[in-house]
Amino acid sequence: MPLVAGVDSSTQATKIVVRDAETGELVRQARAPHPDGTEVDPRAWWEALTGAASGGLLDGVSAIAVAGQQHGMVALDAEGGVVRPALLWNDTRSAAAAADLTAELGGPAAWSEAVGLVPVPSFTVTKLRWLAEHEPANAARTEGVLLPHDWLTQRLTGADEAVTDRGDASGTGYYDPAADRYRTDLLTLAFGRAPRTPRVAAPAETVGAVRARGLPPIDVVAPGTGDNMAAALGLGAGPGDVVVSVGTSGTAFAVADAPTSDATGTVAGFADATGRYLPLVCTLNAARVLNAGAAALGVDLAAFDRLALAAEPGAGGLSLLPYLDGERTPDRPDATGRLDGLTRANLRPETMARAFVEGVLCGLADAVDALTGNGVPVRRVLLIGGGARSAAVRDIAPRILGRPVTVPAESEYVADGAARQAAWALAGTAEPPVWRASADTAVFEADPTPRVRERYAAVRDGH
Ligand SMILES: Nc1ncnc2c1ncn2[C@@H]1O[C@H](COP(=O)(O)OP(=O)(O)O)[C@@H](O)[C@H]1O
Ligand SMILES: O=C(CO)[C@@H](O)[C@H](O)COP(=O)(O)O
Repeated sequence: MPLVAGVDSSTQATKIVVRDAETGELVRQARAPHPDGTEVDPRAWWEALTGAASGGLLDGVSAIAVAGQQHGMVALDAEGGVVRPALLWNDTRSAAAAADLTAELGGPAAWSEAVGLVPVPSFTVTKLRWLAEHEPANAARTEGVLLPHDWLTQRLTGADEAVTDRGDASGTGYYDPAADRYRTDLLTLAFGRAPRTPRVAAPAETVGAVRARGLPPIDVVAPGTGDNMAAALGLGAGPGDVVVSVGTSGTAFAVADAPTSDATGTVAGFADATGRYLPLVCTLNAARVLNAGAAALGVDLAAFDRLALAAEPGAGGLSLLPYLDGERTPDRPDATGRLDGLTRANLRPETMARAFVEGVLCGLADAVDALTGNGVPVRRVLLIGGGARSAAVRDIAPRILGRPVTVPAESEYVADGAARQAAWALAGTAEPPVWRASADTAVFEADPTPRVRERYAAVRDGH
């Protein structure tokens, strides 16, 4: 029974699963938290990974892969040392750089045609421009640039050559997933010169072996990928499946056979981890809005759920625009949240909690609409991420999304996808191994509440 490990190094934590390579059965798992903040020293992710792996978690493992939060800028000097803390996907300081870069290439359509996305502060390319403009001494020392999962993979293997995969590379803004090549011209446009970029490995290539101090030797390291790409692989998402993830970010995405190019910038035309594509919409405000709502009401998440479920659909007329951390979709990096429609009658914990849940889900319903507007078919909506554990999110999601919502068995799907990629590399087969899906899937259905979305849209659009 060979074992494989999958690592999810996402925004708030590292999670590791160890699974049977042939059946996919979960053998053991562990997690360790990351520091808070939108810039983080990558060494904290390594400490979290090795911390979670301590106590023999990886003993007997034959293959491993790392999936990571997308887009983060890890700038490296000539010796491979970290130049400054990594700027994460949810850091909005490069908003002006994003606007400048968009204009310099000739507008949003020029970018979406070139690399399948339009610059917003999340994307690595805008962070490099920010670095060049605001920290010239650090920029001058920057010889290479990696994404979080690339950096962790290189630490695992200790190899001189850094590698990435097509999925994560497609979120940089200087990789064209349709042509499968770096756009060094865009890297130069952003940074004034082109720092070294990692080699793009094939989906199930063995890129090295683990020989890092403090970890057991593991003979096969797979290329890894971005966290959303890994979730798609972990779920085995197929045609017609739209995945909605309520994690630190809110995302809606689907696996597609052809690249997408949305000149509005709403849908990012990423690549997936298997050689296909992953059109994706991402919001900055998801599970942590629920955390903030619960904290403001002085209750834990379970009590917050009970409050939200005790209120009527529509929260007595309250609407939350959940832009607590600025927003990426729509592109409003400096936005703040808004609670609209307050009356003496609805100023109650129950309606407030419900408005928070409905507000987050309205942002995700807009994301699903953007996908369908770009030709993505929806036969099934799969709800995952930490927020999918919320009873209120599960109950209210079908009302706001206007469709039944499937909640797969609780699992760390990003880490699962990384583990499945590791098993694929280990097997050396043309396709990833087929793992048995858990039967614990639940389908949530309810009458849609379009009025809630109409009121949300009015607040979102300032009417
Ligand atoms: N029952 C729940 N209700 C609401 N939010 C939850 C619940 N359980 C976990 N979360 C939240 O989910 C988030 C973590 O989700 P996850 O998908 O693991 O995020 P990430 O991958 O970005 O680190 C945290 O903000 C956590 O508080
Ligand atoms: O920026 C994106 C997608 O484009 C985010 O989805 C990040 O990849 C972070 O993911 P989580 O930590 O929320 O899983």
